Amino acid sequence: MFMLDEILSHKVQEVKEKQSLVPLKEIKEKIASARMPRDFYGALKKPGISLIAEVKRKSPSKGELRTDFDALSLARMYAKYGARAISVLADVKYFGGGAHVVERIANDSQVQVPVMYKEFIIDPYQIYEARAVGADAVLMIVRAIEPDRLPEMIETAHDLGMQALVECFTAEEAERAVTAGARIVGINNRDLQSFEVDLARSEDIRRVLPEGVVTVSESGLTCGADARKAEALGFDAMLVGEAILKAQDVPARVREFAYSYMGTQV
Ligand SMILES: O=P(O)(O)OC[C@@H](O)[C@@H](O)c1c[nH]c2ccccc12
Repeated sequence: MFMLDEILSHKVQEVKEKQSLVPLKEIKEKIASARMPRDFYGALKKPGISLIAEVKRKSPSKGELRTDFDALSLARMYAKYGARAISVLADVKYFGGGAHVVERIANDSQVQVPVMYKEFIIDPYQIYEARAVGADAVLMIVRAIEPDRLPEMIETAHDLGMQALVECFTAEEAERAVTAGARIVGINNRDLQSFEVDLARSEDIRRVLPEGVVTVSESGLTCGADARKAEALGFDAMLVGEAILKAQDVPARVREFAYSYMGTQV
């Protein structure tokens, strides 16, 4: 938990600074000219498990993920080889991303799939920021958000025409997410304390979710076999970063995940 705590206390400062530099009113003006949101929910709901491929330069646990990192060319490859959505890290300090990186990818003519703004969201201000740069969805980590603010945060995303991928670590959090109005729930397979990955644990959590909620298996999936396992467990989608980012042959690795649906082309 230590890392998440550190990131969150940094975010409190960061959001305060941003709010004093760029008032919400200005962000809202920018939203008026942002491109129309794309259907993230629909993209994940398609038959077979959907791949959300992640653009992430580094992570606190793994450091830099590839020497020739180029966010835009990776996103283009993801879209071209079958990812149904793209997750882009907006966090600068810990993951080497940025709102401008999301903006470039979300507005690139070669990337026609929905784009998720991956940030540690603690305040509605960040949700407006996401839409202003053209994002179609935002990540919300249940644990990072004050419990009584979660419904309002999810509603803010929906009101802006975006979807929220609401991330949980326990069954209790998953239930809380659904009660708060989540339509898409992500279960993080990586234990935040031990960094261990356990797909079976995520299946236990998935079981508490009602029909109609889109479920996403997040983190630690290494290959097509893991994708099929997640699919067999009933997940609608999976979120994959490292396994793709570390691959020498990115298109082949993307295909391996994206084409896992009974071996057919997506
Ligand atoms: O790189 P991986 O193990 O395939 O995981 C991707 C994604 O699930 C992970 O980056 C992630 C899941 N939830 C997060 C919250 C913040 C930052 C990162 C994450």
